[in-house]
Amino acid sequence: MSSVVVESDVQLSLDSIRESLIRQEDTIVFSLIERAKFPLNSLAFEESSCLDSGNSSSLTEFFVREIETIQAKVGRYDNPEENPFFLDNIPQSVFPTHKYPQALYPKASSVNINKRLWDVYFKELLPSFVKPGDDGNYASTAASDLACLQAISRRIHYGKFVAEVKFSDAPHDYEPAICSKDTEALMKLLTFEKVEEMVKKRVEKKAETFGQEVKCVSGDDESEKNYKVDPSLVSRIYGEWLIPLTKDVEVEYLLRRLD
Ligand SMILES: O=C(O)C(=O)C[C@]1(C(=O)O)C=C[C@@H](O)C=C1
Repeated sequence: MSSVVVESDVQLSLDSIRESLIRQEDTIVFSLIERAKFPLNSLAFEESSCLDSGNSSSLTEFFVREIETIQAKVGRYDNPEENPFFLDNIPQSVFPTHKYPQALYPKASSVNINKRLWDVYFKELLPSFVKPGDDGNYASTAASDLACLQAISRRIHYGKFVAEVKFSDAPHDYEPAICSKDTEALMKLLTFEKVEEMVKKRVEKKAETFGQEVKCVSGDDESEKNYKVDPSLVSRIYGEWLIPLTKDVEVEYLLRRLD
Protein backbone atom coordinates (compact mmCIF):
# COMPACT_ATOMS: atom_id res chain seq x y z
CA MET A 1 0.00 0.00 0.00
CA SER A 2 1.27 3.43 -0.91
CA SER A 3 1.19 5.63 2.12
CA VAL A 4 2.16 9.16 3.04
CA VAL A 5 2.50 8.90 6.80
CA VAL A 6 4.06 5.52 7.34
CA GLU A 7 7.45 6.74 6.17
CA SER A 8 8.31 9.56 8.54
CA ASP A 9 10.80 11.17 6.18
CA VAL A 10 8.11 11.80 3.56
CA GLN A 11 7.00 15.42 3.49
CA LEU A 12 3.21 15.73 3.53
CA SER A 13 2.16 17.56 0.37
CA LEU A 14 -0.96 17.66 -1.79
CA ASP A 15 0.97 15.90 -4.57
CA SER A 16 2.16 13.04 -2.35
CA ILE A 17 -1.35 12.58 -0.91
CA ARG A 18 -2.90 12.57 -4.38
CA GLU A 19 -0.33 9.97 -5.44
CA SER A 20 -1.43 7.76 -2.58
CA LEU A 21 -5.09 8.25 -3.54
CA ILE A 22 -4.22 7.16 -7.09
CA ARG A 23 -2.53 3.99 -5.80
CA GLN A 24 -5.50 3.31 -3.54
CA GLU A 25 -7.75 3.34 -6.62
CA ASP A 26 -6.10 0.06 -7.70
CA THR A 27 -7.01 -1.57 -4.37
CA ILE A 28 -10.56 -0.26 -4.51
CA VAL A 29 -11.18 -1.27 -8.13
CA PHE A 30 -9.79 -4.78 -7.49
CA SER A 31 -11.87 -5.16 -4.33
CA LEU A 32 -15.05 -4.24 -6.24
CA ILE A 33 -14.17 -6.74 -8.98
CA GLU A 34 -13.63 -9.45 -6.36
CA ARG A 35 -16.92 -8.66 -4.61
CA ALA A 36 -18.78 -8.85 -7.93
CA LYS A 37 -18.05 -12.62 -8.03
CA PHE A 38 -20.88 -13.06 -5.53
CA PRO A 39 -24.50 -11.97 -5.74
CA LEU A 40 -25.90 -9.48 -3.22
CA ASN A 41 -26.39 -12.15 -0.50
CA SER A 42 -28.30 -9.68 1.62
CA LEU A 43 -29.15 -12.24 4.33
CA ALA A 44 -25.50 -12.00 5.41
CA PHE A 45 -25.79 -8.33 6.35
CA GLU A 46 -29.50 -7.75 6.94
CA GLU A 47 -30.57 -10.57 9.24
CA SER A 48 -29.72 -10.84 12.92
CA SER A 49 -29.08 -14.55 13.02
CA CYS A 50 -26.15 -14.88 15.40
CA LEU A 51 -26.24 -18.01 17.60
CA ASP A 52 -23.55 -16.64 19.91
CA SER A 53 -25.35 -15.96 23.21
CA GLY A 54 -26.00 -12.29 23.86
CA ASN A 55 -25.13 -11.30 20.31
CA SER A 56 -27.74 -10.01 17.91
CA SER A 57 -25.74 -8.91 14.92
CA SER A 58 -25.75 -9.96 11.30
CA LEU A 59 -23.11 -12.41 10.08
CA THR A 60 -21.22 -9.59 8.34
CA GLU A 61 -21.27 -7.32 11.39
CA PHE A 62 -20.12 -10.18 13.63
CA PHE A 63 -17.31 -10.98 11.18
CA VAL A 64 -16.14 -7.37 10.92
CA ARG A 65 -16.20 -6.89 14.72
CA GLU A 66 -14.13 -10.03 15.28
CA ILE A 67 -11.60 -9.16 12.55
CA GLU A 68 -11.26 -5.58 13.77
CA THR A 69 -10.49 -6.83 17.27
CA ILE A 70 -7.66 -9.08 16.08
CA GLN A 71 -6.36 -6.39 13.74
CA ALA A 72 -6.35 -3.86 16.59
CA LYS A 73 -4.27 -6.31 18.64
CA VAL A 74 -1.60 -6.31 15.93
CA GLY A 75 -1.64 -2.52 15.73
CA ARG A 76 -3.80 -1.70 12.72
CA TYR A 77 -5.46 1.30 14.36
CA ASP A 78 -2.20 2.79 15.64
CA ASN A 79 -1.80 3.86 12.02
CA PRO A 80 -3.62 7.20 11.59
CA GLU A 81 -4.69 6.10 8.10
CA GLU A 82 -6.90 3.35 9.54
CA ASN A 83 -10.30 3.92 11.16
CA PRO A 84 -12.36 1.13 12.74
CA PHE A 85 -16.05 0.54 12.03
CA PHE A 86 -17.12 -0.76 15.43
CA LEU A 87 -14.47 -0.48 18.06
CA ASP A 88 -15.43 2.01 20.77
CA ASN A 89 -12.74 0.61 23.03
CA ILE A 90 -9.95 -0.38 20.72
CA PRO A 91 -7.85 -3.17 22.27
CA GLN A 92 -4.20 -2.25 22.72
CA SER A 93 -1.71 -3.81 20.38
CA VAL A 94 -0.08 -6.87 21.96
CA PHE A 95 3.15 -6.20 20.06
CA PRO A 96 5.42 -3.16 20.09
CA THR A 97 4.22 -0.93 17.26
CA HIS A 98 5.72 1.60 14.90
CA LYS A 99 5.72 5.18 16.18
CA TYR A 100 3.80 7.08 13.52
CA PRO A 101 4.65 10.73 12.99
CA GLN A 102 1.89 13.09 14.05
CA ALA A 103 0.67 14.47 10.74
CA LEU A 104 -2.85 15.41 11.82
CA TYR A 105 -4.14 18.09 14.21
CA PRO A 106 -4.90 16.06 17.38
CA LYS A 107 -8.35 17.54 18.07
CA ALA A 108 -9.50 16.81 14.52
CA SER A 109 -7.77 13.46 14.02
CA SER A 110 -10.63 11.34 15.42
CA VAL A 111 -13.10 12.22 12.63
CA ASN A 112 -14.70 8.91 11.70
CA ILE A 113 -17.69 8.60 9.34
CA ASN A 114 -17.60 4.81 9.04
CA LYS A 115 -21.16 4.45 10.40
CA ARG A 116 -22.39 6.46 7.43
CA LEU A 117 -20.14 4.55 5.06
CA TRP A 118 -21.57 1.24 6.39
CA ASP A 119 -25.15 2.34 5.66
CA VAL A 120 -24.36 3.84 2.26
CA TYR A 121 -22.31 0.80 1.24
CA PHE A 122 -24.95 -1.83 2.02
CA LYS A 123 -28.04 0.19 1.04
CA GLU A 124 -26.85 1.97 -2.13
CA LEU A 125 -23.30 1.30 -3.30
CA LEU A 126 -23.24 -2.52 -3.16
CA PRO A 127 -26.63 -3.09 -4.86
CA SER A 128 -25.47 -0.76 -7.66
CA PHE A 129 -22.75 -3.13 -8.92
CA VAL A 130 -23.49 -6.72 -7.82
CA LYS A 131 -26.11 -9.08 -9.23
CA PRO A 132 -29.23 -9.56 -7.14
CA GLY A 133 -29.67 -13.01 -5.62
CA ASP A 134 -28.42 -15.36 -2.96
CA ASP A 135 -25.93 -18.23 -3.35
CA GLY A 136 -25.50 -18.85 0.37
CA ASN A 137 -21.79 -18.07 0.20
CA TYR A 138 -21.97 -15.75 3.21
CA ALA A 139 -18.51 -16.17 4.75
CA SER A 140 -16.69 -15.36 1.50
CA THR A 141 -19.11 -12.54 0.80
CA ALA A 142 -18.47 -11.01 4.23
CA ALA A 143 -14.70 -11.23 3.65
CA SER A 144 -15.11 -9.49 0.28
CA ASP A 145 -17.33 -6.82 1.79
CA LEU A 146 -14.76 -6.15 4.49
CA ALA A 147 -12.02 -5.76 1.86
CA CYS A 148 -14.16 -3.19 0.00
CA LEU A 149 -15.18 -1.38 3.20
CA GLN A 150 -11.63 -1.10 4.52
CA ALA A 151 -10.24 0.11 1.19
CA ILE A 152 -13.02 2.69 0.81
CA SER A 153 -12.77 3.77 4.45
CA ARG A 154 -9.04 4.36 4.10
CA ARG A 155 -9.65 6.42 0.97
CA ILE A 156 -12.38 8.64 2.33
CA HIS A 157 -10.55 9.23 5.64
CA TYR A 158 -7.51 10.34 3.66
CA GLY A 159 -9.63 13.45 3.46
CA LYS A 160 -8.14 14.28 6.89
CA PHE A 161 -4.61 14.46 5.41
CA VAL A 162 -5.82 16.37 2.35
CA ALA A 163 -7.60 18.88 4.60
CA GLU A 164 -4.56 19.29 6.85
CA VAL A 165 -2.33 20.12 3.89
CA LYS A 166 -4.87 22.47 2.33
CA PHE A 167 -5.29 24.29 5.67
CA SER A 168 -1.54 24.49 6.37
CA ASP A 169 -0.88 25.84 2.87
CA ALA A 170 -3.45 28.64 3.20
CA PRO A 171 -4.72 29.06 6.77
CA HIS A 172 -6.01 32.59 6.15
CA ASP A 173 -8.28 31.34 3.36
CA TYR A 174 -9.89 28.77 5.63
CA GLU A 175 -10.03 30.48 9.03
CA PRO A 176 -13.07 32.76 8.44
CA ALA A 177 -15.21 29.85 7.15
CA ILE A 178 -14.09 27.63 10.04
CA CYS A 179 -14.89 30.30 12.64
CA SER A 180 -18.36 30.89 11.18
CA LYS A 181 -18.88 27.13 10.68
CA ASP A 182 -19.74 27.84 7.05
CA THR A 183 -19.67 24.34 5.60
CA GLU A 184 -20.75 25.55 2.16
CA ALA A 185 -17.82 27.96 1.93
CA LEU A 186 -15.43 25.24 3.13
CA MET A 187 -16.77 22.85 0.51
CA LYS A 188 -16.17 25.46 -2.18
CA LEU A 189 -12.64 26.19 -1.00
CA LEU A 190 -11.55 22.55 -1.01
CA THR A 191 -13.14 21.55 -4.32
CA PHE A 192 -11.11 21.10 -7.50
CA GLU A 193 -13.57 20.03 -10.16
CA LYS A 194 -10.93 19.24 -12.77
CA VAL A 195 -9.18 16.87 -10.36
CA GLU A 196 -12.48 15.11 -9.66
CA GLU A 197 -13.17 14.66 -13.39
CA MET A 198 -9.69 13.19 -13.84
CA VAL A 199 -10.22 10.75 -10.94
CA LYS A 200 -13.52 9.54 -12.42
CA LYS A 201 -11.99 9.05 -15.88
CA ARG A 202 -8.95 7.24 -14.48
CA VAL A 203 -10.92 4.76 -12.36
CA GLU A 204 -13.12 3.96 -15.36
CA LYS A 205 -9.97 3.14 -17.33
CA LYS A 206 -8.61 1.05 -14.47
CA ALA A 207 -11.86 -0.92 -14.29
CA GLU A 208 -11.60 -1.54 -18.05
CA THR A 209 -7.99 -2.67 -17.74
CA PHE A 210 -8.18 -4.76 -14.55
CA GLY A 211 -11.65 -6.21 -15.13
CA GLN A 212 -11.75 -7.28 -18.76
CA GLU A 213 -12.28 -10.94 -19.56
CA VAL A 214 -8.97 -12.17 -21.01
CA LYS A 215 -9.27 -14.47 -24.00
CA CYS A 216 -6.47 -16.35 -25.75
CA VAL A 217 -8.33 -17.69 -28.74
CA SER A 218 -7.03 -16.18 -31.98
CA GLY A 219 -9.60 -14.60 -34.24
CA ASP A 220 -11.66 -13.37 -31.27
CA ASP A 221 -13.44 -10.13 -31.96
CA GLU A 222 -11.37 -7.58 -30.02
CA SER A 223 -14.19 -5.05 -30.12
CA GLU A 224 -16.41 -7.35 -28.08
CA LYS A 225 -15.03 -6.89 -24.59
CA ASN A 226 -16.69 -8.12 -21.44
CA TYR A 227 -16.01 -6.60 -18.04
CA LYS A 228 -16.41 -8.09 -14.57
CA VAL A 229 -17.78 -4.77 -13.33
CA ASP A 230 -19.17 -2.18 -15.74
CA PRO A 231 -16.38 0.47 -15.89
CA SER A 232 -18.87 3.33 -16.07
CA LEU A 233 -20.38 2.07 -12.81
CA VAL A 234 -16.99 2.32 -11.10
CA SER A 235 -16.75 5.91 -12.26
CA ARG A 236 -20.27 6.50 -10.90
CA ILE A 237 -19.34 4.92 -7.55
CA TYR A 238 -16.52 7.46 -7.24
CA GLY A 239 -18.66 10.37 -8.39
CA GLU A 240 -21.69 9.60 -6.25
CA TRP A 241 -20.15 8.25 -3.07
CA LEU A 242 -16.38 8.09 -2.70
CA ILE A 243 -15.49 11.67 -3.67
CA PRO A 244 -18.44 13.26 -1.80
CA LEU A 245 -17.66 11.22 1.35
CA THR A 246 -13.98 12.24 1.12
CA LYS A 247 -15.06 15.87 0.92
CA ASP A 248 -17.38 15.43 3.92
CA VAL A 249 -14.41 14.11 5.91
CA GLU A 250 -12.39 17.14 4.80
CA VAL A 251 -15.14 19.51 6.00
CA GLU A 252 -15.57 17.66 9.34
CA TYR A 253 -11.83 17.84 9.89
CA LEU A 254 -11.59 21.55 9.03
CA LEU A 255 -14.49 22.39 11.36
CA ARG A 256 -12.36 21.09 14.24
CA ARG A 257 -9.07 22.51 12.94
CA LEU A 258 -9.10 25.56 15.21
CA ASP A 259 -10.47 23.86 18.39
O1 LIG B 1 -7.31 16.08 -4.48
C1 LIG B 1 -7.94 16.80 -3.70
O2 LIG B 1 -7.73 18.01 -3.59
C2 LIG B 1 -8.99 16.23 -2.88
O3 LIG B 1 -9.51 16.90 -2.01
C3 LIG B 1 -9.48 14.85 -3.16
C4 LIG B 1 -10.73 14.90 -4.06
C5 LIG B 1 -11.13 13.42 -4.28
O4 LIG B 1 -11.94 12.93 -3.47
O5 LIG B 1 -10.60 12.79 -5.19
C6 LIG B 1 -11.80 15.63 -3.37
C7 LIG B 1 -12.04 16.94 -3.61
C8 LIG B 1 -11.44 17.69 -4.72
O6 LIG B 1 -12.42 18.40 -5.41
C9 LIG B 1 -10.66 16.83 -5.61
C10 LIG B 1 -10.39 15.52 -5.36
